[in-house]
Amino acid sequence: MPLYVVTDDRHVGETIAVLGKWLYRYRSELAPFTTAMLLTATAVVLHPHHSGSWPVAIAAAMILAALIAGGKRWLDRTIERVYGAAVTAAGGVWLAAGIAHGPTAPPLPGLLLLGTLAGGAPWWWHRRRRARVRIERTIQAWPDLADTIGLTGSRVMSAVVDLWGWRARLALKRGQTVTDVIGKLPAIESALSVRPGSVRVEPDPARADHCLIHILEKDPHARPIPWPPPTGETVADPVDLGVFEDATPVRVTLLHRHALVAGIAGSGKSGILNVILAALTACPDVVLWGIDLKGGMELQPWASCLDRIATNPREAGQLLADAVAVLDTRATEMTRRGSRLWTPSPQEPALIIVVDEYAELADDSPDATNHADSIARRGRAVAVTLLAATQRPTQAAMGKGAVRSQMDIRVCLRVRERRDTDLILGQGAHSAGWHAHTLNAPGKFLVSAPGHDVPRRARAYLLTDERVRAIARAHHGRRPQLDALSSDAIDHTTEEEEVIDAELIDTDPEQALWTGLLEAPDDGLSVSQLMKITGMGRTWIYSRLQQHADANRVRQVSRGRWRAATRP
Ligand SMILES: Nc1ncnc2c1ncn2[C@@H]1O[C@H](COP(=O)(O)OP(=O)(O)OP(=O)(O)O)[C@@H](O)[C@H]1O
Repeated sequence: MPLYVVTDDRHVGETIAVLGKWLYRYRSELAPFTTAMLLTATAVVLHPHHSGSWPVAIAAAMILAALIAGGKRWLDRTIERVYGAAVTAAGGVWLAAGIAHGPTAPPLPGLLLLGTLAGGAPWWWHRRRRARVRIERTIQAWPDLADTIGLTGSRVMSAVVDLWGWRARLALKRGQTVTDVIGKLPAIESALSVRPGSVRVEPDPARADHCLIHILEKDPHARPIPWPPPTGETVADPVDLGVFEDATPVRVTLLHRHALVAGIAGSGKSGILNVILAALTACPDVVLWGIDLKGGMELQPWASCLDRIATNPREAGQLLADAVAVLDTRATEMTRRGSRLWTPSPQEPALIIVVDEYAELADDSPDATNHADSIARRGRAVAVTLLAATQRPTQAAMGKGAVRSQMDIRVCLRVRERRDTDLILGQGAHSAGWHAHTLNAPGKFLVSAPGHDVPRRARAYLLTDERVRAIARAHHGRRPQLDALSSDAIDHTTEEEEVIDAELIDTDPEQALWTGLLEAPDDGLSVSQLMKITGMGRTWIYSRLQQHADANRVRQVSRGRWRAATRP
């Protein structure tokens, strides 16, 4: 606020009042000069008649400095306590000299000026002080700002400075709700003169006429967040996806739940799938199947940890049909056992089907979407669930509708249009403050899931490609197999597999595998065929193929088809 001193003011009182207000407004910035003036005034008063009292000034200053240095209750940061103690001690020494020799005796005036500037610099620079001052001014100005914004009658009840900016509790006028505040977000940002997209509003769970606003002066998610190794040991443990802006972790439990990850191209869907797969592949009680209609590009790094992978519409249809068969068998078994929920264990693992680009599945394989619908509706209790990622979660793309509405966990990355938020998170999400179109970097997301029902921004952990490969290598030997009941429910027999030469079957699986690879046709053998020849599971086959491939003994002729590198 500029200071106007009107020189032809006939009422001197008015000028003094304006000056007084200005001094009061800038009292924090002027504090170093105020302190210097107080020291000078004290020296002026005491020097003429009490010049021998200087030791008292030194002693008082040292006691005060010691109290500040040890006063963790008032000043929590060491650097602040050191500054307070140093300034107090230096001021005390100057005051003692001023009392003894007079404040104008050289070099005291020069020292005072230098000390004020040197001691003032950290004070003027201090971020928390500046933020506190800004908040005080905002609180004072709030009634006017509220009028401008259209929230007349609201008031700031309390405010605190935090690491990233400041947060305040707002009391609303009767009849106003948090939705009114969310609707005014751009106006609030303009009124507070802050960066667009830097104000967050959250409802107060205890009061409909209160809300919390958070002003982020710095973006806590400006940099990618490295992935911390997961702590979960079973699929029942929550998976950490990333961190919220207040640094708390985003945790979701996938067991008995379907999950949808949606956002535009490049928003970070594969990144989130990687974080989830890195956690799930470490759990010995979940079998993972994958559908990747981008030719296996996205799920390829995890292939050795996936019990099964489908890369074309036909395989995808078969995979989902088999998952429905598993689901039905488990449902019957649970009725027999009299239980309501399939509790996964390494012997009876959960089955999670990861679908990358669900919309492609709906386009290319309408039959497959019928099976997906069935899994979405009935799969939870028997622990056969979907984890689907998509760019386009439209009604048409999400099949008959059951899939999207059955998704209990919805991770919404950046979307292009506001209405896409409603498509992903449900009708009315945008007006309730879920503003996914404002997410401004890959990996930033909003999550709606049990326990996460307010719009809080988060950023996913970032896993590099190298890290993904290392995790897949570390986990692939520990992957479980489906239980006998579930695998019996799957009809493995396909036309392709029937043409296998019976002579290839050998009693030693290692030998059988090698013979099969040596005698494989030019277009190689599929993993399912190798499973049939050896009688071993998919994980075993992948681990042996990996060993052979590392030693350059085998080569992948096309996606999922192998033969020996050199023929006899
Ligand atoms: N959590 C994250 N933190 C920082 N950067 C990220 C994060 N997630 C993704 N990215 C960056 O964004 C880029 C695109 O991410 P990703 O491939 O996951 O997007 P996508 O939504 O799967 O895209 P598409 O739909 O084209 O496959 C990546 O190259 C990566 O560098």
